[in-house]
Amino acid sequence: MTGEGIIQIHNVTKTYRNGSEALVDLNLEIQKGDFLFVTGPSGSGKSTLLKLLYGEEKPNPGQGEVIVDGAPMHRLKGDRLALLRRRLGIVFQDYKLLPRRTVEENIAFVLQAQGYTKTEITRRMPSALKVVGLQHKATCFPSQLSGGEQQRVSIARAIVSTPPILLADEPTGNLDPDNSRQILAILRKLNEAGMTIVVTSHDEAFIRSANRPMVQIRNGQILSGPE
Ligand SMILES: Nc1ncnc2c1ncn2[C@@H]1O[C@H](COP(=O)(O)OP(=O)(O)OP(=O)(O)O)[C@@H](O)[C@H]1O
Repeated sequence: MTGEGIIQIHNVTKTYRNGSEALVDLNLEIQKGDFLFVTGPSGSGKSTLLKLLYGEEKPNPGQGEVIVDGAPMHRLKGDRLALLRRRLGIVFQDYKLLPRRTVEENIAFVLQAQGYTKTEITRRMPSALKVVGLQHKATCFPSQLSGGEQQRVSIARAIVSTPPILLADEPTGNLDPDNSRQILAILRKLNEAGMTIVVTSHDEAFIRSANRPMVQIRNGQILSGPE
């Protein structure tokens, strides 16, 4: 450990209230510009790991530190947490799009919430749509899109504010191999442009085909990697 990673997880143990030990004394450091896969079977702790990175969950009191882009996520709450989250793009397996908003409204919504001006939102929209190849779907509603397209909208929404870090929790979990490859190609492009990317997936064959560093988690501990 050099202690200089853009993401640092130090000796983190996370036990849920019902007694589930999701992570046990886990250490992981991710450098700026890395593209890392986190894999492991269902229940191994992948989602919990990402939740700690975006502050949705905290380690047990006194049991570990989570530093993201210099901020102590294990301690941040309220407005300070909300501010730091703006520096993270987050993508979920189930897309989490607003059904009554169009593609561009879904993407604009995040920027509006962050206080961007209309002019700035209009300026950013075309490149966000272009990265995911959906310029022609800007005025469609989510129900008019395929699963793969919906996931691409959720990626556009995550990166429209150009965050330095993108976290994706099972982004291809609901997609067929073709769509999964498209998502992977987009993530690669974002990584080549300098974004640090962390992706969870239980699909080891898919990860191996991606040929990227990966860590394996079992029972809340790192079994191997990054390798
Ligand atoms: N909110 C919660 N309350 C109680 N236990 C939880 C909670 N979330 C997760 N767990 C438990 O913590 C452990 C790790 O869960 P986690 O969701 O992090 O695993 P995962 O590897 O992401 O699994 P999957 O691939 O199925 O999403 C599991 O035993 C799970 O049952």
